[in-house]
Amino acid sequence: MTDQSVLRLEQVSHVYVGDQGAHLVLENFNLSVGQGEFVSLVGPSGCGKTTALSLLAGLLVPTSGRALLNGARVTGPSMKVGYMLQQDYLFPWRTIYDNVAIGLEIAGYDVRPARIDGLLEELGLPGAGKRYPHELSGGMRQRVALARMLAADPDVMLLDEPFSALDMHIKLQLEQLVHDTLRRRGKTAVLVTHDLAEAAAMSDRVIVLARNPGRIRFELVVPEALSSAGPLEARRLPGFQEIFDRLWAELEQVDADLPAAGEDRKGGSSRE
Ligand SMILES: Nc1ncnc2c1ncn2[C@@H]1O[C@H](COP(=O)(O)OP(=O)(O)OP(=O)(O)O)[C@@H](O)[C@H]1O
Repeated sequence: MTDQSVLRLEQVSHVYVGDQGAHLVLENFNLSVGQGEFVSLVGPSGCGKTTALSLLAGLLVPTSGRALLNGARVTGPSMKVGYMLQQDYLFPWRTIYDNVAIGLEIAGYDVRPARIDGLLEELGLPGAGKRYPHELSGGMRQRVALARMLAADPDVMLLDEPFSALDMHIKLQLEQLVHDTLRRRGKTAVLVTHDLAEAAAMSDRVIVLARNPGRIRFELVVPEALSSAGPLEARRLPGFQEIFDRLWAELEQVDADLPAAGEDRKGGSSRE
C-alpha cells in the first residue's frame, strides 16, 4: 500500500509543550490509509487519536516524522481534507444553504446553488436551505455538517466522533448515511470513535491505540462481508460479535496496562 496511500503518517512523534512541561503524545506512529478505505482509530482517552487526525489535517505539524496526503507532505490545512466533529459548528445567523456554502466561499470557489440544494436533498434535507440551524434537530444539523464537508468534494474525510452526541436511533441513521455517502463517492476516511460497535460496523480496518505514548497496539481488518454491508446490516451478520469481542478484549488489555492510580481518564495522560 506504500505508494498508493492517500494518507500517511510516517514515523511520527508529537510532543505538546505546556505549563506542565513536555508531553510525548505519539511516538513513532505509522499509519497508511488507501484510496477509498475507511479506517477507525479507537483507544483510551488521551492516547492521541485527535492529535493523529490534526496531523493528517495539517492543523498540527509533527515534532518529528511526516504526514503525507497523496504522497505530498502536509504543510497546512487543505480543501482536499474534510473534517467533521462532534459539534456541528454551524453559524446560527446563516441559513442552512449559507452554512453549507461557507467553505467554498472562503476558498473563493464558485458556489453553485443547484449543487448545494442537490447535496441537501441527497442527505435527506430537501428544501432545508432557507432554514436556520436553530430550527433543526441535532441529527439534522450533523447532516448539514456532512453536506458542508462534502460541498468542497474533498479526497479525504476526517471524522472525529461525529455521532457521539446523538441519540442511538439518530446515531445509527447517520452512521448509515455517512457510510453510504462516502462509499458511493469512493472517499477515503478516518474515524475516531469510542464506540467499538460503530468502528466494527463502519470500517474496513480498525486500529486500537495504547497511550503514554500513543502507539498502535492492534490492528484488525474487518471481513469484506461486514464492511460492505453497511453499519445497520453489519450488526446483524454472523461474525460481527466476534469482531466486537476482539476489539473489546484489546481495549481491556490497554486499560489493564495503564497506571492504576485513580486518575482522571480525560486528562490523566498529562501527569507523567
Ligand atoms: N494543545 C494541546 N496542548 C497540550 N496538550 C494537549 C493538547 N491537545 C491535546 N493535548 C493532550 O494530548 C493528549 C492526547 O490528546 P488527544 O485529544 O489527541 O487524545 P484523544 O485520544 O483524542 O482523547 P479523547 O478520546 O479523550 O478525545 C491528552 O493528554 C491531551 O490532554
